[in-house]
Amino acid sequence: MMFQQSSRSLLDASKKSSSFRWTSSVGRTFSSRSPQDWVTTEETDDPSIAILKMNRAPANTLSLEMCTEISKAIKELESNKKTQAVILTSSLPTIFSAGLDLTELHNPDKDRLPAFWGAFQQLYFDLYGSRLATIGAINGHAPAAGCMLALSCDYRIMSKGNIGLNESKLGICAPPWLGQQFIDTIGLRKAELALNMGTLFDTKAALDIGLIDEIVGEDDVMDVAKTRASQWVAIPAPARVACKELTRGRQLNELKENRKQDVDHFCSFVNQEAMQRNLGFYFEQLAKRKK
Ligand SMILES: CCCCCCCC/C=C\CC(=O)SCCNC(=O)CCNC(=O)[C@H](O)C(C)(C)COP(=O)(O)OP(=O)(O)OC[C@H]1O[C@@H](n2cnc3c(N)ncnc32)[C@H](O)[C@@H]1OP(=O)(O)O
Repeated sequence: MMFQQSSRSLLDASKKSSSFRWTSSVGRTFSSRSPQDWVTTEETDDPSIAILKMNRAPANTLSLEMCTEISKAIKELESNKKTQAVILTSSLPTIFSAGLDLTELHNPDKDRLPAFWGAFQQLYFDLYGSRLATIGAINGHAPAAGCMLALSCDYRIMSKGNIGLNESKLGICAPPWLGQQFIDTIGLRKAELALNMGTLFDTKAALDIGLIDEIVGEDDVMDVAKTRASQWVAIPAPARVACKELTRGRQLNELKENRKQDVDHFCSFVNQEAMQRNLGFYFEQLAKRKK
């Protein structure tokens, strides 16, 4: 039975050793030069609450290395028994995370593609199944896999930007486990409409459909996140962990048992000519939009 020890990850699917370097970074400006800088952790004045920041300019997109770095940071935080909550946020001014790095999907390297999807699955296991209380401090756009990061948190506050699963607009579809996360959060009919239309919701609409839990002012994001984290930490950890098992255990186990099939499905789906055409077209539009 998983989820038994509150000091360990709920679903420790990674057998890799963690060599993550703890970076105490209060007050520092981050560069995005190397993967080690893409994710940083900070202490707060409450030793039970940590902050995990994504610093991969320009858009915090999830490449293989970015997924791995976030996973490593979560594991590192979990390994400290004092830590009971993590606030996940972005150091970029307007983007929480723009989702999967499209350069991983478009004209992919055939050997790297399965490893990339495996790292994304692992990130889902590590965040959605974390023993920590996870507060999403969504301070900018969170489309597609950016929305997955938000959905994987226990509580979501949002200050600005749009959020949702817009994959259909790219000519692709969210994988079943991400789709299920969305359905579990906002309900089948709302999810059905939003998935088909690729809807991205502004903060008000996201709150209305239950995709986020609270709208907060831009300047208040971290204060509110810390307050909510304190409230979650005040619940006895074994109870908190058991509640997570109750609501998330089945989905986590299902993917755990089907990891290989999910990777194979993803790779054959992405490698289809039509998918590549759609992705190429979407990527071009993204670049043109700026001009
Ligand atoms: C088993 C089933 C198989 C199927 C599985 C399929 C997988 C499904 C799961 C997840 C899918 C995804 O996550 S796909 C990614 C979806 N993301 C998006 O559609 C977002 C695209 N980006 C935007 O809309 C905008 O960038 C933004 C609204 C997020 C921000 O706009 P803004 O104007 O502030 O910034 P720019 O557009 O100028 O972006 C800055 C910079 O970043 C590049 N960028 C943005 N997003 C991506 C991305 N996802 N991948 C790669 N690069 C991205 C953008 O091109 C700009 O680059 P330049 O500065 O070089 O021009």
